[in-house]
Amino acid sequence: MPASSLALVAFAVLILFYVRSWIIWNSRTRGRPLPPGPRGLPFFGNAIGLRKGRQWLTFNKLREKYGPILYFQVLKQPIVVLCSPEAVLEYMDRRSANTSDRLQSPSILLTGHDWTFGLMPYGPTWRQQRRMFWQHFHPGAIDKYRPVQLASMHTFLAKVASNPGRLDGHIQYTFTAAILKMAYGIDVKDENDELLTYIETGLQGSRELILSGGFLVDFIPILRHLPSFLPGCGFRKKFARWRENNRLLRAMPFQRYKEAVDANKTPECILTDIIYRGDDNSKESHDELARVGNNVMGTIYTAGSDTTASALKTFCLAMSLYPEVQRKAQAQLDAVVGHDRLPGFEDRKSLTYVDAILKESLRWMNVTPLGKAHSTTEDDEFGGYFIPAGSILMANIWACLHDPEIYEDPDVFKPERFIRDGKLDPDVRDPYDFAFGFGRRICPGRFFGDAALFINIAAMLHVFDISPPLDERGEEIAIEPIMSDCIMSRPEDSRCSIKPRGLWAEKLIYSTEGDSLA
Ligand code: HEM
Repeated sequence: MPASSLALVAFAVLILFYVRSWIIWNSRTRGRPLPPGPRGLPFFGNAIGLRKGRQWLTFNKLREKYGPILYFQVLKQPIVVLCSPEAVLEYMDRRSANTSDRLQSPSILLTGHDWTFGLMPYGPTWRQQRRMFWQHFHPGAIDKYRPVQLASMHTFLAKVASNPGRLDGHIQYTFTAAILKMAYGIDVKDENDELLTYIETGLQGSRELILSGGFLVDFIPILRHLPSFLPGCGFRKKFARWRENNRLLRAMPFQRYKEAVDANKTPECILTDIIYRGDDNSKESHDELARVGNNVMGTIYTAGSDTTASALKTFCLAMSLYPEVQRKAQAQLDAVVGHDRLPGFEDRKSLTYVDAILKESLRWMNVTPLGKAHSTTEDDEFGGYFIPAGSILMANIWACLHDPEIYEDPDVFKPERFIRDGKLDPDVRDPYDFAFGFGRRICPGRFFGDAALFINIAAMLHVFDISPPLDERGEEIAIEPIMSDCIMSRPEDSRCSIKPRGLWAEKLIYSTEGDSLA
């Protein structure tokens, strides 16, 4: 066939292809427009503009121009960003039957992160593991962890008092040690216990994966089949390392648990409940429950550790910047708890101001400014716009928690906004409506996380004075409260000075060390 005829055939095929796509697209949209948003480049879409820093601020600005439902496209991937409390709650909470999926990116699969239900697509496996998790973390179940949480808090106070400069490390250590005790019945020996290293190394890969916001291979999946020496394929070595560390994060605690079981010292813990307290006592059933249960336990670190740590750092930063808030909370603690004991969970109902500080910490610099992305299962309509199936859905949680219509002076740390007549004001929108996500994917660890934060915040306020950090000349270093530019955010700089409030406080801190986890 002559070249001109070949070109003609190719052109005709292209036209046919285009017409077919157009017909399919029209039958899907039925004339409904996509939501508005900035125009992208041909083929690449919004790939370049979307990678600009602190996207929650950019989206909030774009909302002024385009409204609360924004649309972007990166290559062929549609992305919808919801920017108002009404839009977020209406679509992601009330219509969660279609908005609870999560996109399985190639990077999640290649790094072996598909075992955790936090990243799984909506479906039966996710449902099974989430139900298993919930049985042990619903509001009626978490009180049994109070002794571990109190012991963990005591250890934390002693570690902070001995070495206040290592606050981040202390937070991480105490949280991980508490989870190992609850989940596997393991008592870690001390900070040098190799289990802590395996978990921390495993978490580092997960962190980088989550914080990266996506790799080139997520948008060009064919790269996964090319050798790692080619440009754009260097990710493969890194992925292999993360995959192995991720496996050890679950395998090593399980191995220690198994050693205890084999030595007829089966510990009282969540994993034992999962494996041995069911009706089916066959070996196959135990093996399968151990596999699934171990994945669920691993999810506690990956989903719960950095989130709780970030909220606690925000609290410390706020206290160093707002001394009058701290003094007010300490006055309440002195009146309710006194100087002879540490605060307990039973004090919470009388510690309204401490509770308000916790709410304000989760609002002021919220941990996940854009939540954790969901995706739609089927084509849908929202706000008069067409939302394609498989769209990535992002909630601008930061914008909801900084909406000046709801929270006056949103950038100021002001716990008083939640209080009326000495009680928590039910008319003020609770930051918990946003901070823990939405619909069927809402954080199932929120009651446990809330209890952990409450007890540590109350105890820190009770025994410590938290103030700005000092330089080598003893002068205060001015810290600007800035959120780090990540999907999982934390204060960029949360350095502070932490000192016991007096001899009575020191006595409390160290006299309780005997109850500690390590
Ligand atoms: C300050 C503490 C915490 C914050 C701010 C927080 C926030 C969140 C958010 C925003 C999500 C995503 C929800 C969504 O997709 O809409 C989430 C999911 C999740 N969180 Fe938390 N979280 C915290 C603590 C915890 C703790 C302590 C645990 C474990 C005990 C935990 C376990 C999980 C799990 C398993 C998921 C995945 C749920 C799913 O995909 O079905 N979180 N969390």
